[in-house]
Amino acid sequence: MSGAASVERVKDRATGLDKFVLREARGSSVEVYLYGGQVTFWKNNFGQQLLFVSNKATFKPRKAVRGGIQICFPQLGNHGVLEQHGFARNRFWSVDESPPPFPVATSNCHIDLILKSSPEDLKIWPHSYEFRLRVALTPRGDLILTSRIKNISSDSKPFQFTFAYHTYFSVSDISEVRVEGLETLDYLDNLQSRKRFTEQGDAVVFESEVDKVYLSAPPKVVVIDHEKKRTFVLRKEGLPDVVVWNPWDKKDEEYKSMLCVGAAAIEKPVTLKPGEEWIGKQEISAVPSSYSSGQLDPELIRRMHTI
Ligand SMILES: O=P(O)(O)OC[C@H]1O[C@@H](O)[C@H](O)[C@@H](O)[C@@H]1O
Repeated sequence: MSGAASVERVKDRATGLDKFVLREARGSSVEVYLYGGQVTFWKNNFGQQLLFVSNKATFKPRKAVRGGIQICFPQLGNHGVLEQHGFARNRFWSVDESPPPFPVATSNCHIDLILKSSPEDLKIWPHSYEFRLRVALTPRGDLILTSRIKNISSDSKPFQFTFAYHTYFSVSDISEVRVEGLETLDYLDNLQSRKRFTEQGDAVVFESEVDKVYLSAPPKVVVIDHEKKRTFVLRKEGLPDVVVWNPWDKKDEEYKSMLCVGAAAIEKPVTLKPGEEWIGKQEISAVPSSYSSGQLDPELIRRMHTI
């Protein structure tokens, strides 16, 4: 561990659940629960929470925690035989004490978690897997989630899954936010029975409920929050699609200060043969921005090129 970075296991007083707190020397921090392998807090160097967690979020197993970054596996949405967004977000994960060598760069300040097929889950999803999740915080406060999923079946059967990092960003006001990087892409509209359309605007903006899956998106997508003068830069690897969801007035008013944008693999489910491993990575940065007349500020341009 470099400098004053630390990783601490604590029992959350309010929820009674075990979580890990990752802290970096310059002040940024992350909280990740064993329940769901779910990141609930991601704070910048000034202690500002960058993720949305609903005021009504219950931390009561087996309900999903509403907010943060949900791990949706082995199914996204309700298109399949499993519960909405799969079961991984409703299970207790364990600490992965001795993970195999890590194939991609992350950061020294990290925690490794693991979820394995339980006898109970094998009844609803009859596939043996190991799901390793590394949650890492970089010295400058970027949050990197890396998932490694391996088929460990002893038979010769492959399995398939869909996946998403269902990431609830905290925003000032959804109507002041735009998402860039998805323009001209095809998307599946969950509000229209998953029909396929092509994005027409020069950015995604929000004037009503949005629930879409953008297909084969570029490796970098940005969420620009004019009012907060903050831009989230999301980079992804191994995850072709991007989920964009805001319920507008279908849920509480508080959801107007939330935008869910997350890297995903949905249109083409991932297939793993026994012994095969899949890797999907999402890296997010929060940078100060001023965005007017199409001009990004120099700091953002610098960060976007160096990330
Ligand atoms: O309430 P949940 O199960 O966490 O899901 C939240 C939303 O997640 C989105 O990905 C779905 O497309 C929405 O339909 C759903 O409402």
